[in-house]
Amino acid sequence: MKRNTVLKLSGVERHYGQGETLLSILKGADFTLNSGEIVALVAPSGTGKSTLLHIAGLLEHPDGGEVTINGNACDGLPDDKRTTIRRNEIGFVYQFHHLLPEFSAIENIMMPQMIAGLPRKEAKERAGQLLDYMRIGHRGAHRPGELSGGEQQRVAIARAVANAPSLLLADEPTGNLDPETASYVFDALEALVRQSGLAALIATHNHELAGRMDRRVTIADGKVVDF
Ligand SMILES: Nc1ncnc2c1ncn2[C@@H]1O[C@H](COP(=O)(O)OP(=O)(O)OP(=O)(O)O)[C@@H](O)[C@H]1O
Repeated sequence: MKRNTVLKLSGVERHYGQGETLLSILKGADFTLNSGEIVALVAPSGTGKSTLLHIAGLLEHPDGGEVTINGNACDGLPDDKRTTIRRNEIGFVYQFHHLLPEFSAIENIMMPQMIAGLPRKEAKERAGQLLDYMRIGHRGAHRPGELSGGEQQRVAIARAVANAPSLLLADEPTGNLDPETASYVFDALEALVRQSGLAALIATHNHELAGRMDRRVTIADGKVVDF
């Protein structure tokens, strides 16, 4: 499979507060992620993993440097263009699934597709395929509250990739699960990434899962480094 650069961070800076409360979290961070690559972001609490993911996912602006997604330099773009790139190119998975509780699993996966303008029938077909792929095809009619934690996370992963993004950003996607379920959910995530050629950056405290990814990076002194 031909690999291309999906995400590029160049000299990214992020500071919070000022004066005595100034906190420099990212100090010229560089990072490149290619299609088909799964990278673990493993770093101690408070070093800036979520900050980095928010900046990479265009949810926050950096204070300096540049975020490039599929060749588009994003920081000078107006908000509506950033929203379009975020909606079309990026899928997010969080530690807590954030599924809509009043909708069924399949409806949760259909939602982003319908927001993007796909007809209901097609959205439902794709959502069904994704549920099958995540091995929970038989639970599509159930609401999140009726599913186990691992099943909820698999629905959240299916929802994140529903619009066929090129970049998947995950913040502790298995952090809320026991080790066995975490491993099972990661299997499903990995299969999906491998099959679709997505680029994935996954923040995790789980060293066993990190060991299964293609590459491991950490944040040290405000920079992204391999380890
Ligand atoms: N809006 C904010 N104002 C001030 N400080 C902030 C703000 N957001 C984050 N921080 C601080 O920046 C640092 C990095 O936060 P971040 O959430 O990115 O860390 P993390 O590595 O994801 O941590 P964890 O593993 O605990 O989730 C923390 O010390 C946090 O308190």
